[in-house]
Amino acid sequence: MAFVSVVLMTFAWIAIIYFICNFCRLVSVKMINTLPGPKALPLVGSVFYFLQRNPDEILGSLLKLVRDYSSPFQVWMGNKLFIGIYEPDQIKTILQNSNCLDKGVLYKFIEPVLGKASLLTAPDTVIGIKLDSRLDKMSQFCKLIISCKKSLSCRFKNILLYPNFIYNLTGFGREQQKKLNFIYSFVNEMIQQRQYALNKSNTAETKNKITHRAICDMLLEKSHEENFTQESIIHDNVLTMLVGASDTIAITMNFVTFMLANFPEIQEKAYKELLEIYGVETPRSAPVKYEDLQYMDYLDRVIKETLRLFPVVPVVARQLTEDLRMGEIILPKGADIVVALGKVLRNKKYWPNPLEFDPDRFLPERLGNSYSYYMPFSNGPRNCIGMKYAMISMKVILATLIRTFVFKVDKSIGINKIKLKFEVLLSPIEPLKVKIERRNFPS
Ligand code: HEM
Repeated sequence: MAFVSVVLMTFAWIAIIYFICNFCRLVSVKMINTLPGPKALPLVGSVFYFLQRNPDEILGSLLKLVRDYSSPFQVWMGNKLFIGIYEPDQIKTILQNSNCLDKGVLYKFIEPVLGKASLLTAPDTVIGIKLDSRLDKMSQFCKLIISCKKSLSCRFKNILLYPNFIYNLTGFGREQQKKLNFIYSFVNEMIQQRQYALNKSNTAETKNKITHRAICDMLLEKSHEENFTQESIIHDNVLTMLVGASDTIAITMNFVTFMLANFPEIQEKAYKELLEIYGVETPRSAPVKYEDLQYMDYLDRVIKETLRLFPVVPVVARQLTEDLRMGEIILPKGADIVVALGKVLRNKKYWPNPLEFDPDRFLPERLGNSYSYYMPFSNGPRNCIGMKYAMISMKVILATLIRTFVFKVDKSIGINKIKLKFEVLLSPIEPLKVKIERRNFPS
């Protein structure tokens, strides 16, 4: 009997919350009913639009919205209002506005994973720990991060799972919690080890062991200087950096190597540029020096062109903390703005022959005004904090790989044939396979 009352009470509360939220929704609808968008039914909004889709098809549905409706357009998911935009000037209005610094409900879903995989250079830079002895754990860490991200698309489709208190009660929520426990304890373990190494490095005999300062060191130092005891601040920042730095670079590297294999003449040009820098005497395994990077103009353009066609973060989001005027329209406070960065990067208005892989479009004399529409690292005060690090590390990796190996494909394919999916990050639906052969040095 008591159980039945609890269930009834729960339903009653949910109904009341829905009623209040729906009331708020109607108030905002008055402000925004001029925007185009898919048909929205009472209570559920346009949820049916996404219901039939599996995670691989979410990107397709978002692209369809972008094709069908002019920017800005509206999509109601239950009583949650999302506003999609894809015109560069509107994008900058949002991303550069100080009332749009909150990242919104989509980020809240993955916040536990992002720190309210992948490439293994990040732990060294972020925490200062080499992972040779912990590869198993690190690979499990990366797999869990990927699977937590996958669950975001499932949650986005199901409006009943939006409130955390409901989501946490479901099987998905409990499963996610288990994964998070592992992720958190792994990150904490690494931070503690770094703290231990730092403490020891103050003693004379181990002074030389710390070769460089990692981001974690700076956070730990700050925490001692300013006496903040909240370990979670360090933990969250370290986790955000690890997650931000891992898949993004790994996926982009995957696309770049495929583009090099798919366009052998471009690979050859990149190789020739490296030969001019290193000659044939320098061992291919010799570390790439920071000063060398400034001469890798062509490689820089190859990476930029790859990011234009395959922006690993094609969509970012912001929540409005105040009403915002955009031309004639007022976008209401509380709405989540979904910014389709990827759409701008393939728009023929700004990039002639957008589906052609042409690194030289980034030559200064050809670029003209287009660079102001180039935002794979986003824009404004909350753009990607790791942009420079990402470009540097990708050049270092590629400069080593291209000198040592040749990348090949059995049959080249057109860019439009590469089908993509979107699970927080953009990635290919089918694996992009390349053959790797050792390069012969010219005699
Ligand atoms: C190809 C590589 C990368 C790309 C394309 C990329 C792109 C982006 C984009 C588009 C955002 C969203 C910004 C926004 O919401 O407006 C972002 C956020 C972020 N990125 Fe990157 N990123 C890359 C690599 C990295 C690396 C290597 C790091 C760390 C060293 C990093 C750290 C971060 C962090 C911490 C944020 C969150 C910033 C915030 O919330 O204020 N990213 N990145």
